[in-house]
Amino acid sequence: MPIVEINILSGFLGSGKTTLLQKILEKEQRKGKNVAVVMNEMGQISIDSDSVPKDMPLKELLNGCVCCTLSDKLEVQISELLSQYDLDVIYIETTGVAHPVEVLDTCLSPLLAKKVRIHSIITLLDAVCWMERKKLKIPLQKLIAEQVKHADLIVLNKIDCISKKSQKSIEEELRSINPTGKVIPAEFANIDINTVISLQTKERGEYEKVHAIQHLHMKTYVHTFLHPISEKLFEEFLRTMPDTIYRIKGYIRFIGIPDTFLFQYAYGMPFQTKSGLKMKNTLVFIGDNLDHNKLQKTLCNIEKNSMQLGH
Ligand SMILES: Nc1nc2c(ncn2[C@@H]2O[C@H](COP(=O)(O)OP(=O)(O)OP(=O)(O)O)[C@@H](O)[C@H]2O)c(=O)[nH]1
Repeated sequence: MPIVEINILSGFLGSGKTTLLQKILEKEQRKGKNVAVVMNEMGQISIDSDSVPKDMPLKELLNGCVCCTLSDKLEVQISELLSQYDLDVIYIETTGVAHPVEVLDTCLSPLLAKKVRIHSIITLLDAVCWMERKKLKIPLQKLIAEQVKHADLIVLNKIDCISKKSQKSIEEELRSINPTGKVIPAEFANIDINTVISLQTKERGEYEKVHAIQHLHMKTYVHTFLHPISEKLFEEFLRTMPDTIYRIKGYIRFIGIPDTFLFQYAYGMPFQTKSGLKMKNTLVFIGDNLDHNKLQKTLCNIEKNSMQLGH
């Protein structure tokens, strides 16, 4: 059986992994490669799976992080992909709080080791998050540094949000943490995809198998609105978001607007785009110490007040 390449997409919550994955998948399909994707998401529902072409084999690992609880399942899913499809390459998009080496460990399990080759670990780094990382809890700061340290390629993303001067100094910092990794600055993960495909496979020794950080145990909360809500009340709500909510994503509908929007929020920055899909009005929140009851109450109130406000 031919050896199947595995690429691991790592990077903290909202750093641009799915944005890059979409571009890579397009390119790989154009080249006629047989590609499969494994997506690991923190929430009980998957928002990002729509980014994968419908005809591409996709496995989802929901409601947990590979490095904490889902390692065995990842192994099984890769095995299934290998036995069910004739593949050239598998892309694994990890959750933002996964340690890339722990994902690598799983892929190098005795069951898989002879069938796959780890081609690359690609880490997406949100430039703003990096500059403001001291605001995060210490384990998260360490995790982001680990994601940088173990990467073959670091995509320094979101450089549209920082100055040229900051970009230069971040690039220097990254090189000091990971002297052998390639650093590419990018906006919306726009990089030459050939850089990814042509990365040289590193020999990965036992010494890299470390359990470097304590598990982070991020919490998630999933909320479904039954009706469209007021855009104004929703914007007001976003302005009250605590620093400990790192990521929100999902689908949302507003009163008076027929479209469904794909909604994204990372580090205080909301972003929404029209989605052609008719999805449930569901949002996934990811953060530290999420107060489920408070969030639920606030969001239910927004829905109730939206109906009274009517816009
Ligand atoms: N301003 C700006 N926004 C970006 C850039 N790249 C991605 N984004 C936006 O950042 C948000 C998160 O991007 P994703 O690609 O979903 O990030 P992710 O790492 O897959 O997110 P998780 O899977 O939740 O960890 C989206 O709203 C993107 O459109 C960039 O270079 N600049």
